[in-house]
Amino acid sequence: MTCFSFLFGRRIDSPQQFGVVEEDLSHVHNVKCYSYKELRNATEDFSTANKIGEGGFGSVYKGRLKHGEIAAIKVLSAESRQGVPEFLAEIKTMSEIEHENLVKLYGCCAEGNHRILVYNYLENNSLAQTLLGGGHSHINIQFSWRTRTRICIGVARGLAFLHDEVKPCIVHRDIKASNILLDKDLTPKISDFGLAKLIPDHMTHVSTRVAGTLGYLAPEYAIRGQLTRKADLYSFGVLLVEIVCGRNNTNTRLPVAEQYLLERAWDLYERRELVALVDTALDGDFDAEEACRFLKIGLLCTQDNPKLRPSMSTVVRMLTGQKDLDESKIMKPGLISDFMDLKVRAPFNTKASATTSFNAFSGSEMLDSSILSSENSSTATPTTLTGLYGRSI
Ligand SMILES: Nc1ncnc2c1ncn2[C@@H]1O[C@H](COP(=O)(O)OP(=O)(O)OP(=O)(O)O)[C@@H](O)[C@H]1O
Repeated sequence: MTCFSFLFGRRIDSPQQFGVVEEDLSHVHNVKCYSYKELRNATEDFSTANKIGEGGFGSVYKGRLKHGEIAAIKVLSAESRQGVPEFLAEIKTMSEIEHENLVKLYGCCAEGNHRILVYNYLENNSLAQTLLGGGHSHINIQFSWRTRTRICIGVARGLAFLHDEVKPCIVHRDIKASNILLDKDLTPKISDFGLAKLIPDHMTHVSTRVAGTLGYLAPEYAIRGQLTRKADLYSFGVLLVEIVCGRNNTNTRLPVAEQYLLERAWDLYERRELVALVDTALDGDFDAEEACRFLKIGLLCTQDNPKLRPSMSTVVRMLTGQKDLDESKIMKPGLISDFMDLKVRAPFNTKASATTSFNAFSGSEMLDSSILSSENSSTATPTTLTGLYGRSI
């Protein structure tokens, strides 16, 4: 009996479910199983003082493991949208891959009702809390232009690895600032593989229930549920523009014309004034040609037609200057709001204001199948979406 089947054997009541889980994890050898007691000790009984974050799936604690390693311990909440399938997916995906720009999974705990993932702890938090956090983080990092380019290229390399080197390729599905963590040297690490999907080589796309975060979701994926690597390209493009500009893709406190970063970028690109979008916190201390190139690559990645978006490996070569950017290929970014004038009557979560348009949610608003089910892609029309939003309120 493997370590996993033992642990899962205790938590899964139904023999049928147990069989599935046991079979699912019988091939996973590279991750360690922790007892609940060890993780409770590591986090001083999951004390508030050790809590370092909260996501859609549960709380994250900093803890010291038995042998002294510091870990980030992610406790999935019972009502978490990350159910057993996503939990297993994350373990299986993460146990088989290793890259400098991906967070390392140490192991997991699945005792009783507990579902816990244990990761390498990253000292400098996420891009959402530091660069885009508006000074709310206790960590004060100066993101120089050089640091930003390293972060963009690091994330691009991590994604290129998932897309082009791992077989079958992995689509992350939730690339966003809060899923980019920074280590002590500010090396970026992509985290949160709970939504990752494997796409076999022979398939052009998989139709899937939509999950991800508004503002970063590719239109074809959000609307038709069609998932290809190009959905990650779109999210990466949004993130790239955010890093250069030092602001969130959506900020409803700004004047209307400036609220949506991609719209603003396109507008300035057309007027040949892209440089005006670069973060003013840099005080002009940046390479203007390079910054505009990064923004144009962001626009290239967020085009409406997924086929026109480059591959992640090409993006790495463009970011590093090994490949020229063909400006004639840049078209207006695809925005979900252009597909429909989708109005939400009230927030389905706490932050969006009433009658907010679809792309007006802040970065942390997540979509999942309970809100937007597109499994049967041909029937997922805008009307369906509006209906579902209506119902979820
Ligand atoms: N390995 C880690 N090292 C250090 N901090 C971490 C680590 N993993 C997560 N965190 C912190 O915990 C926060 C919550 O992470 P989590 O992945 O649960 O949710 P999220 O990505 O912020 O949101 P969502 O679940 O809605 O996508 C992160 O933003 C980060 O601040």
